[in-house]
Amino acid sequence: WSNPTCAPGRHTIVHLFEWKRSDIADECETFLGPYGYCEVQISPPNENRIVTSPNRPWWVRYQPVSYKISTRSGDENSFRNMVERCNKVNVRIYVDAVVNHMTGSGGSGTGTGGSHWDGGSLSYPGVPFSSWDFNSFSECHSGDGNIHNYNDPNEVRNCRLVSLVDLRMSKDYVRDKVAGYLNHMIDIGVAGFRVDAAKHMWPGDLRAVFGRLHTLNTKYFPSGTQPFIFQEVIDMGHEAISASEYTSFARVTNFIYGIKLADVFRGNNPAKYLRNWGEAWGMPNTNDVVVFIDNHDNQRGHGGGGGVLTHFEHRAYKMATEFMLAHPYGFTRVMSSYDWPRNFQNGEDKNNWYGPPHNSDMSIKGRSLRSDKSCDNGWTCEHKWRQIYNMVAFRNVVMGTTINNWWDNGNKAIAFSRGNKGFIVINVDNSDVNANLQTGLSQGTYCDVISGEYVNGKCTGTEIHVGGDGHAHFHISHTSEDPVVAIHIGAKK
Ligand SMILES: O=C(/C=C/c1ccc(O)c(O)c1)N[C@@H](Cc1ccc(O)cc1)C(=O)NCCCOc1c(-c2ccc(O)c(O)c2)oc2cc(O)cc(O)c2c1=O
Ligand SMILES: [Ca+2]
Repeated sequence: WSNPTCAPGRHTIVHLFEWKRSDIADECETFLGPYGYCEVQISPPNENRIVTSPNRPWWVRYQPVSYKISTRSGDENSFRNMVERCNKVNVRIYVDAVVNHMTGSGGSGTGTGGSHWDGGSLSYPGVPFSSWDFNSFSECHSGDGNIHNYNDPNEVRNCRLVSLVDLRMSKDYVRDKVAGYLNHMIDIGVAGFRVDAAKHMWPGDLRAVFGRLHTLNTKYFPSGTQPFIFQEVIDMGHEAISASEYTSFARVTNFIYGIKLADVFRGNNPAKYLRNWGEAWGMPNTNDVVVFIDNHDNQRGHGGGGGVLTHFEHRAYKMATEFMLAHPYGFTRVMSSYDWPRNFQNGEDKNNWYGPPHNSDMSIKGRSLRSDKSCDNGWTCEHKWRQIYNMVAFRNVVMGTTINNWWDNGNKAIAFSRGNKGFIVINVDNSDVNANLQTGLSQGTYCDVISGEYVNGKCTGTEIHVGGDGHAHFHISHTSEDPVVAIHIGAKK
């Protein structure tokens, strides 16, 4: 389950966080297909709890009420339509699967699909799950049933994460219900899953569930294709549970990645140290990880250690994303967010619960599009920033090559080529780069895909002239909004 199920020549995930299914289908056809994205990670499609205080927070999508496909993003019909239209333009769908728990233990009510639930009596008739389908004091010995000690692997798996009622995944019935939910979506045409809160489930239980999964729908995939699975394991290296417990049968999210790159691209740790970026930095094998600069949780300053770069720090964010997409390590994921009015009170953003842009009836606003194709209505759409989508194409062009011709200025300016197919120079320093560098590319005129792009045989941004000896001259001002130059053989005059 570790192999991405991308269509040929595509190598990057975009997380369209909280997007409506109808918008995703349209985005596949008008942007993601044409611009070479591999697939879309979508917000949990299953019925979730409704919380109105605070008003429809984003994290309520991570409190399942049932496995019916019915949320504010759309119902089963719009889900089916999205999967079909995206697959038709070679863009896959990965589902965010929340299967460690149901809702919080206090309270009761009706979910987004109309199912009743009661956390106190552990009653979820929409599945159905009843009290014997949940871990209790026979499995959890923490006293109050919640996780307190993250250094006790039993407690982390068998007790309640922030009071969310914990499914008894050791039980056949529960495994069948979870596998049934995932298989329903595989049969519709879904290509894989992000397993939420995987750290809170035993690897053996997860493996047992994955073993029950169908192969992918032959309407879109070669027969016998296994779903791609990556597991959310927030492992910063200090807890008892490590990502390596999960990588023998599927991929994991790499949370160290974004923290380390934030340090480099804020200028704290000199970029020259990125020369051995990858496993040498204490990270899992490149084939075992999904990598990203930020995610839906840590862009709000908590969960995976906060402190990561986000679209709010756009200059450093673009540089880190450009580096991520140019470097061979890991399977890359680009975050696509919505804006919210951050309100920091002694270090904490009091508005970090904000849900997606919404209308007065609390329905989610469409992303709509401005004349320049950028998103409106409060959607950030980082995946449509020229510097980012052009580097998604760069990654597609250079895939399969290694790093060559590494250069650095002894401090915070670096450059490297990818085989004879691409070359990038990044200036994080507080002085200009003015250098003649070996690009590893054949002679010719290349378009810098950061300052512009290659359109109708012309460069709309800077042109780079590579000589017969592979050298080219680069002048990169340290005060530029985008102090990066990237060229590749797919954007050559
Ligand atoms: O901030 C949040 C939600 C965060 C969150 C949601 C989904 C994720 O995939 C995620 O990584 C984090 N939730 C808010 C509000 C909240 C929600 C439910 C609840 O019962 C209590 C409070 C919050 O303040 N949460 C406490 C800190 C974040 O603690 C959470 C973690 C989490 C954080 C760090 C870790 O190292 C770790 O192993 C787990 O994972 C979740 C997974 C979920 O599926 C649902 C959750 O509520 C949570 C979750 O609360
Ligand atoms: Ca658990």
